[in-house]
Amino acid sequence: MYWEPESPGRMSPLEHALVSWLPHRRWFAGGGRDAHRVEIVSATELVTAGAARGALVLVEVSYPDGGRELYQVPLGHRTIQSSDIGPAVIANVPDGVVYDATVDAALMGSLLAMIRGGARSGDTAFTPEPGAWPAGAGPMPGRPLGVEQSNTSIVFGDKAILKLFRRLAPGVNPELELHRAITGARVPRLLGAVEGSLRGEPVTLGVLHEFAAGSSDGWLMATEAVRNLVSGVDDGTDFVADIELLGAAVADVHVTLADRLGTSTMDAEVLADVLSARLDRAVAVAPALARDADRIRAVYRAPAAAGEKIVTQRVHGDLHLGQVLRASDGWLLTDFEGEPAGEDRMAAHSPLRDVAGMLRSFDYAAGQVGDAWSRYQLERWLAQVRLAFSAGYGRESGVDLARSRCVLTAYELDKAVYEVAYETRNRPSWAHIPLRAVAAILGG
Ligand SMILES: Nc1ncnc2c1ncn2[C@@H]1O[C@H](COP(=O)(O)OP(=O)(O)O)[C@@H](O)[C@H]1O
Ligand SMILES: O=P(O)(O)O[C@H]1O[C@H](CO)[C@@H](O[C@H]2O[C@H](CO)[C@@H](O)[C@H](O)[C@H]2O)[C@H](O)[C@H]1O
Repeated sequence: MYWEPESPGRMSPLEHALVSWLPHRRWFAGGGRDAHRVEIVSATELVTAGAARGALVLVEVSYPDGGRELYQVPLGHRTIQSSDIGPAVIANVPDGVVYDATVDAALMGSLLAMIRGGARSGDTAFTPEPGAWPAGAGPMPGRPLGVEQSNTSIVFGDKAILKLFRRLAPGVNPELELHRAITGARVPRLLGAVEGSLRGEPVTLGVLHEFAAGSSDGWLMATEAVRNLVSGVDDGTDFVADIELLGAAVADVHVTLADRLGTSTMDAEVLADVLSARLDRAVAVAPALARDADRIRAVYRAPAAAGEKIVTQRVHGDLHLGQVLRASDGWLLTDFEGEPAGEDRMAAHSPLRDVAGMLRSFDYAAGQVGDAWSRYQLERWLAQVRLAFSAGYGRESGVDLARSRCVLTAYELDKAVYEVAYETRNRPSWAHIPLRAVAAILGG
C-alpha cells in the first residue's frame, strides 16, 4: 500500500503530497516553519471497512533548520472518490485516492471495534479498559467532532469519544497515564486506548473516553454569562453558583491525583528558576515582555523570600474553561496533556498552577468586553467568580487559597506570561488580555 515505509532516501509521491498538506492543518505545530521533508516511519493497518483500506500512519517531519517532529496521520485509500472524503483527499494515486481517514465513518468504526476487541497489530496494541465494553455491542460509525483542536477527536453515537493524538512525543501520554490513575474522579470515564511503539519507545496514539452527551463547555458558558451580565439579561449569579461546583471538581481531581500518585516538595527557589526559564522562552516570542522582566522575576522570587515550602504533585498543567465540561451531574475535567508545547509536561507542580489557570480563564472571559461601565461591572463579577471558585475548592480539599496568595500570584503571573507568548504566536489580536493581566499583577 502507498503508506508502507520505504528505506529513507527519496520521498515517495505520497510523502511529497504530505509536505504540502500538513502545514495547512490546525493541529500541525511547525512553529510557522514549512516542512521540507516527510518520511513515513510506520503504518499499522486497520481492519478493512467496506471499499476502503486504512492505517494509522506515523510520519517524521523535518524542517530546513534541522528540527524534527513526529505526527500521526491516519490514512485511507479508496478506488473511487466520494463526496464524504472530498476535502480530506491528500493525494491522487494511480488506483484512486489517499485521504485523511478521520473523516471516514466506517474506518473509524473499525478502529473502535479494534479497541473494543483488544486487537494487536505489530507493535500497536488496541486496549479496552476492563469492563468498559459489554460483549456483543454492535458496530458504531465515528464522525469527527469538528471543532478547532490540537488533536482530532472522533465521536461514536453519544457513547464514546476517541482522541487521536496528532503531534507525538515518546512515552505514555499524560492524558492516558493520569486517566488510568484517577478513575472515579470528576473526569470522563476512560474506555480504552491505542498504544504503539516507535524506535523502541512507547507512544500513545489515542485515548477513548465516555462521551459526555448534552454537556456544555465552560468557556461557552462563561462567555454567555458575561454577555448576559453586560446586556442586563441577568445578574450572573447562576454562573457564580456553578463556579463554586467547578472549584470543588478541580479540588476533587487534585486530591485524587495526590492520593494515587503521591506528593513531594519543591524548594521555592526552584520554583522561581522554573518560572524564570519559562519567562525567558516567552520573551523570545513576545519581546514586549522584556521591559517588565525584572519585576516579573521579583514576583517569582517572592515565595522564596517568604520562606514558602511548596507541595507538588501531578496536576492538569493547562487548565482553563475550554477544558471543563458541565455535564448533567456536575463538572468534568478533560485534556490532561499539559500545555501544547509540551514544556515540563511531566513535571510535578503545585496544584495552585491549575487554580491559577482557571482564574486566568475567568479574566479572559471577562476580557471579551471593553467599555468602561461594563469593565466596572465585570470586575465586580470577576471578584465573585474567583471567590466562589476558591470556596468550592476549599470545601472539597480543605485548602484555604487565601493563605497561598504569594505562590498563587506567582503562578497566575506565569500563566499570563505564557498566554502573552501563546497569543503573540497564535492570536495577536487577543494579546492585550494577558498583557493587561501582567500589568495588573505587577501594579497590584
Ligand atoms: N468526554 C467528552 N465528552 C464530550 N465532549 C468532550 C469530551 N472530551 C472532550 N470533549 C470535547 O472535545 C473537544 C476537544 O477536546 P480536547 O481534549 O480539548 O482536545 P485537544 O487536545 O485536541 O485540544 C473539546 O471541545 C471538548 O469539549
Ligand atoms: O486547549 P489547549 O490545550 O490547546 O490550550 C491552548 O489554547 C488555549 C486557547 O484555545 C489557551 O487558552 C487561553 O485562551 C482561552 C480562551 O480561548 C482562555 O480560556 C484561557 O484561559 C487562556 O489561557 C491555552 O493557554 C493554550 O495552552
